[in-house]
Amino acid sequence: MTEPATHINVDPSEIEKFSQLAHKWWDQESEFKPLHRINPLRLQYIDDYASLKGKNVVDVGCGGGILTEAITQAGATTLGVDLAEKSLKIAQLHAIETELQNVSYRLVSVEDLAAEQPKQFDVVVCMEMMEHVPDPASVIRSCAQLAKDDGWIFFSTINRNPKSYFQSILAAEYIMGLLPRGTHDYKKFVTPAEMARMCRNAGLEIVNFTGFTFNPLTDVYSLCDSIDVNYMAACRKIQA
Ligand SMILES: C[S@@+](CC[C@H](N)C(=O)[O-])C[C@H]1O[C@@H](n2cnc3c(N)ncnc32)[C@H](O)[C@@H]1O
Repeated sequence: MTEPATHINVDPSEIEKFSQLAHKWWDQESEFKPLHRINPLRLQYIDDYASLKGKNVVDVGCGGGILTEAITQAGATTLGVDLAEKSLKIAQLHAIETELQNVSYRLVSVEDLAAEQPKQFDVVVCMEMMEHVPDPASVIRSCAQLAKDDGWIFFSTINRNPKSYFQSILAAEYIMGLLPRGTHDYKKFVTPAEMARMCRNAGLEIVNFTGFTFNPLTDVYSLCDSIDVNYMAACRKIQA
């Protein structure tokens, strides 16, 4: 599993945070419950644009493989990459338990993978990861490099404004306890305008923004037009 890392775009405290929780990745009632709950929504979103069956996909910042497995079950061949070794071990074990073929995992940064395998993937997904790294523009550039010229690239993150501070940090971490305190750093949230600029600079155009909404009364997540808080972007390469 161990590969030499030549990159610097990583915050070791973030990796440690996720490593501490690694044994809980597949516990649907754990700190990862929100990711399990939004998983069918984001899978459908990706599949609607990119038709996953038969595609070669990389899942950047894959964690324990919640989305990686779902993408593979939809018919893709999927590589999950992360820098938290414990999470990758859990992902590999879970794939063995579920007897899932066509999925593999590697401890490698997105920057190093992009240098090694440019334009190799039909679909690149990078969900809930860029708000945990020092340089999200580098992640976006690398994801763009990994995609084939006609490929699809998907990102998700959290907007930065008073509403997102209230919902994602105060409510989720302190009032409702959906996430451990300290999961998110408000300063690292990414506005849609910032994402659009970083995508343009990486040669990507954003085809669609879609938001997530959570109703605490019904405990139901759904997709919505508002991108005030959690949102996804579907991108393509800008053709010369
Ligand atoms: C909130 S989790 C999201 C996991 C998965 N993408 C999902 O949405 O289900 C964030 C993930 O990003 C990973 N991560 C943080 N910094 C990273 C980096 N510099 N390179 C790769 N992965 C990183 C963490 O280890 C963790 O697995």
